Amino acid sequence: MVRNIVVLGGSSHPELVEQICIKLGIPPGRITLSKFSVGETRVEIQDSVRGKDVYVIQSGCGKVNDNFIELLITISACKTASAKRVTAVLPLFPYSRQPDIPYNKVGAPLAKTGTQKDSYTFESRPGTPGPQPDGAGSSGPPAGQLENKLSRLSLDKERGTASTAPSSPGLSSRPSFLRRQHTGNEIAGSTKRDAQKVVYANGVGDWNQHRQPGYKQWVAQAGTLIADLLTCAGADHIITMDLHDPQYQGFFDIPVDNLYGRPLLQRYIQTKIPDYQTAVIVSPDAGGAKRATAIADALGMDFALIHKERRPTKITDRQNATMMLVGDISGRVAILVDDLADTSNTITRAAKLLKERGGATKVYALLTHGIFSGDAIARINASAIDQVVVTNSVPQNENVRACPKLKVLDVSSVFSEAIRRVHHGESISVLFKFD
Ligand SMILES: O=P(O)(O)OC[C@H]1O[C@@H](O)[C@H](O)[C@@H]1O
Repeated sequence: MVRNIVVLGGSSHPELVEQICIKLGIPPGRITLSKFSVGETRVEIQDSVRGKDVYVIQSGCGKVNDNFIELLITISACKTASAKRVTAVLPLFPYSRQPDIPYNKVGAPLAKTGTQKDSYTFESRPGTPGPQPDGAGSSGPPAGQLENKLSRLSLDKERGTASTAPSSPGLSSRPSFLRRQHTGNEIAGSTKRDAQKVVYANGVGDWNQHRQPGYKQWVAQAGTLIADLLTCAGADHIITMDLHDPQYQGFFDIPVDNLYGRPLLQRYIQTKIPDYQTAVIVSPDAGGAKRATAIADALGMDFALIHKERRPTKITDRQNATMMLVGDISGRVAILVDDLADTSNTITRAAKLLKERGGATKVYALLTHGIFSGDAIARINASAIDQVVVTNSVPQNENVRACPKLKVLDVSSVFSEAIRRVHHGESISVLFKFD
């Protein structure tokens, strides 16, 4: 049993909090998480945290923004209640795919609406549906409605037809030649400029025709903002796992322990994939090559890479960019390795290529974070992938029920051991040794 420690769980992943606490031999701290009718978050900590070492566990999944605010409020509540130290434990770190350089479309699954859930086939190349009003990652008015209203208001005003409604400062302060006309496909809050037309003073044009190269004034710099919010709330330390971009740690001026899911994935390969030495580790894109080669090298396995033939500049390009296989996997088992699957577009397209063009006999996909937003599970079920292996850095119970191909590895031991070691001031480098 670990003493003088309090572990508090947010709303995102109660099962993981429970498992971590069982391994630490302590009950979870008592906390009431609720919402005011307007939607604001209310947090009440019922156990004393005065002088205690507090760990707040919240994964970047589900209603990501709500959960993040809940985490900030909980951290702040602990600090004002005189906690000695507060560590934010984020098994999946939210926003880590939005680096601090102005975000340029690649890397985030921008949502679309109107796709049919069950209409996928092996051949299909489906788009990504919008989040559901009651589902994960969504709340508020239906996608696009608010922006459409604001946009109409702005256009009415420009035409001199706006009446009593107050104007939006955000829209009216923009130069009129940059005001947007929405096509009805947009999702509020996304950066889907490619699909948008821009209303210019003299008519409607394409954004890409007129924008200056490298000029992305509408794109938030989310990287440092998220780091600053955590430290401003009072976090003294961060524990997370497999950051999409390990350099993200540089946005913090507090310690960040970026644990690895790799030992779990490696052990799965060694123990569950028959004759694994004859299989080939495959990275589904160049960005993940380092992660995948590290596993291939450690296990003495061959490596192949899927290369996107041209660098996509639009979201449609990203989903349709020609994929090219570099390496020989003919007649062999292929093991795709990536940090995460969100829409699962990447892994399902890669699996199709590996079987159809590469001649792979079987395709596994091993990922640390199985986010599986929208219709990702339906897509996997209809795909050429034989087995998907993820950790429970985000909840997987529902996904397991819906996807017979899905296997889940438990990360609670890794996080409980990290918490125990940080609490006792011990080195956690042992958790990074796995060769
Ligand atoms: O294709 P989906 O599953 O939406 O996105 C996952 C991919 O997007 C990248 O950021 C990840 O590293 C992964 O390669």
